Amino acid sequence: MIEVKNLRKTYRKHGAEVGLLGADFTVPDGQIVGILGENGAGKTTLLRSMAGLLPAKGEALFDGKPASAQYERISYITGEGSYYPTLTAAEYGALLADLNPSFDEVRYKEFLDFFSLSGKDVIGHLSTGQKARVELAAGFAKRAVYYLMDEPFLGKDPFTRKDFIKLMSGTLHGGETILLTTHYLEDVEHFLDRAIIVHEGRIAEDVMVDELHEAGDTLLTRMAKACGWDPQHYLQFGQPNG
Ligand SMILES: Nc1ncnc2c1ncn2[C@@H]1O[C@H](COP(=O)(O)OP(=O)(O)OP(=O)(O)O)[C@@H](O)[C@H]1O
Repeated sequence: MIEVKNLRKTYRKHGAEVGLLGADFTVPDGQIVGILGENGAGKTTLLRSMAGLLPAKGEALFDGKPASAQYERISYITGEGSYYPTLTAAEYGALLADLNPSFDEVRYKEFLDFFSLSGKDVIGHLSTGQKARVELAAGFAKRAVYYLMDEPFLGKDPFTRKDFIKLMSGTLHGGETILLTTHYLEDVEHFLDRAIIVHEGRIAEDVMVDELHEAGDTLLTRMAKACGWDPQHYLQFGQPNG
């Protein structure tokens, strides 16, 4: 179980506080949770704070302990790509296996094959989407209990996104817990169990996706309501204020 208690990481911007202004929620084992929201809402700040990658106030506990006490059980995957551009994909896998006993090199190779990548590919010479595929392969080759994924679909074509969701559904045991941020709402509409919508640094809505569908909403319409999005907003462009 994940317990997030008054988690807070703020930055000063133009005299105001931004970032994550305070989050409280729990996630039972096996749940797949989408962290949704507009650009700058605080989604990455939330995930990075939970993963112990940012010094934050409050607590994020995984089975009672912070991520920093059990990195081998938590996989943090970002769509931003690898920080080791000079390594080949195979060398990167070997490095991760050295660093982490729960890293499964065979599984990593299977994911690389699935994504049509070779172990000989130099990471820095790959396209944006291909680099992100290497990160996904690495993140899922780590046999973790908790997967925190920050926009795992970034730069991926629609076929890869759909394949990856099916692959995730097929390879998980059911006990793993996934939190993922994404703007590709249609792709995850039937994959998520629950949606946590972040707006201006706070949780604006926390809803089971089945309930949202029963109420006649989609992730997009519910997010628009939670964020107060006005479809006519663009009409104000260039208009004098007041
Ligand atoms: N290192 C930093 N220094 C100052 N401000 C920051 C820093 N990191 C994030 N912020 C600010 O915190 C707010 C939340 O950023 P965050 O990256 O969490 O948003 P996000 O919801 O992940 O957005 P996106 O969908 O665009 O990725 C933004 O206003 C951002 O400018």
